[in-house]
Amino acid sequence: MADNDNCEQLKYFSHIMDSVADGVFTVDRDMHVIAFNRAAELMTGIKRADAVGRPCHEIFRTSVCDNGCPVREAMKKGKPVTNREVTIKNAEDKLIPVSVSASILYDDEGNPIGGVETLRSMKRIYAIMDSVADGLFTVDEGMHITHFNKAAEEITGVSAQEAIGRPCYEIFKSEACTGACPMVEAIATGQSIQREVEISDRKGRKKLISVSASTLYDAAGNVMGGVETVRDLTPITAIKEEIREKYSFRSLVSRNPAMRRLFDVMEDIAASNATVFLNGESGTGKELFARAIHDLSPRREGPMVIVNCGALPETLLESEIFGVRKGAFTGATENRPGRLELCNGGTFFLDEIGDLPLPLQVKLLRVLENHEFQPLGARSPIKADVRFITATHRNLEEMVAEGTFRQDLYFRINIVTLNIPPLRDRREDIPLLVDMALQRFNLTYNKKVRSVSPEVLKLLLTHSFPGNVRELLNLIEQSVILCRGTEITLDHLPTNFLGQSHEQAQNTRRSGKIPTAADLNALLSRYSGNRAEVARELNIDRTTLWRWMKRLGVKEF
Ligand SMILES: Nc1ncnc2c1ncn2[C@@H]1O[C@H](COP(=O)(O)OP(=O)(O)OP(=O)(O)O)[C@@H](O)[C@H]1O
Repeated sequence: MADNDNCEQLKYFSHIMDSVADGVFTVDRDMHVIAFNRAAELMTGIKRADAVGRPCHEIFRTSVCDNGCPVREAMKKGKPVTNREVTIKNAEDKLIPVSVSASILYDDEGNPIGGVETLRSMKRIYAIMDSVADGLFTVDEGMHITHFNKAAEEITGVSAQEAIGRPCYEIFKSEACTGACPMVEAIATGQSIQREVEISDRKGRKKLISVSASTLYDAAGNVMGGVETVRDLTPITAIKEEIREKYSFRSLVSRNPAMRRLFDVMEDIAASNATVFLNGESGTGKELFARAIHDLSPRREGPMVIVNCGALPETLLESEIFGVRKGAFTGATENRPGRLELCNGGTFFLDEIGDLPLPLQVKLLRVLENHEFQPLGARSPIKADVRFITATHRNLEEMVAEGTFRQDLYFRINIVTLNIPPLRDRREDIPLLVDMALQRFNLTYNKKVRSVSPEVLKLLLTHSFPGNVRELLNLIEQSVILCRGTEITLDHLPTNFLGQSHEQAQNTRRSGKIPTAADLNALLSRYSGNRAEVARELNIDRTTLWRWMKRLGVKEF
């Protein structure tokens, strides 16, 4: 009777197990399968009769069977293990993601006699993960991959089948894996970590990816691993490159309409042999323009000689430009050719022509008019086969009016004039120049800086840049040197720059004067066009700000 009862009970429990939707199986102390329900059969494709009596690791073949088996862990700790994500293999060797919970089985005396494990299919949630456009993978606490979605397969070129169960560093092969691993940091700090890292895909191609790593917790709040989303930045880098190429002219970059108009006429100007006058603040790229004209001109095979008129005292400058003949003065013991002579057949770039002393202005005028010059102490003139390009940051018209610059020389040099706008009037160039500078200084300093943070960009877009492009490039160079990672943040900017930027806004406010259009534009851009905030910053009401904007022709942001 009792045997019959037991038999009935077993049948009864067997029915219960088979009607449970999760896979359930039990093992003895040696990990041999004792019971195996219908859902476990469906999940694994293994019949109950084939499973019972075999060691469970032969059936499930998971990455944790050897190390990290949930049933063994439950037995060792004396308490259940819940919601552990593992990937089992079915009879056809397909990977099946499941969430596992394991508990201990006791006999009537309370002695452990084995374990029971439930397997809940994660297919649905993993199907959702697979439909995410970004790469996404999960790891257990030992950094073994437990899930690897379709986009992660595409980015790395490694299939989920190969990746699952392997340590993530073997798949991503990034320098970050041995140094600043975002996943390790996320798990250690409990914070979400965003970073750009370079990985090698299956074919060894380097790829820049942006990752975001977070910790995974089980229902009881215990750390069970990590999850990382991965975005391939290669297309963005390619687009950036394309944009830069599109807006490049020789080594000059700009997307500003006024600058683009200059680029458009450069080839014609270069071909003309006409004297060119470059007018623009210091650091706006005058020398680069001069080089571009020379490189595009028929004189490109000849020399390009540069003389900075502000760099030398008058007497030295004169002998430097025109040369000296032996005996011209005491100490002139031999013939020394001037830069003009050395420039024969090339382009002569006179920088800072506004600093040229009046007596030399007369001599230069003669060269421009007669195409010949006389070295100091020479008896006869020499032919000057040079093309002149001059430049200054000064206002030559004002100097002519003051009498410090000769009007006839001004007319002579001012045949073709290129006015180069200051950087504050073409802020749209700032991101482009930043990208160019990052690429340049990464090469110089062997760094991997890819971007500046949004806060830094905002600050750069609102700074007035009195030193123009040169100042911007210096700033990026200093920041790249200080930056160990891939992004320049406020911490990498020199403190004097941070101070200046703050002061700029304060000065506008304190002066009580109507700010310039450039200042208003800068403030509007800093506050993303929020007029109320700009008005607060300037300590004025919104109507006054509106009036100023109208008067200065400042458009809404
Ligand atoms: N549009 C630009 N694109 C790329 N680089 C630029 C651009 N403008 C300027 N630069 C860079 O900025 C720096 C300063 O430029 P450059 O020396 O030509 O300026 P400048 O106007 O001649 O200055 P200065 O009047 O002080 O001699 C250089 O490193 C130059 O390569």
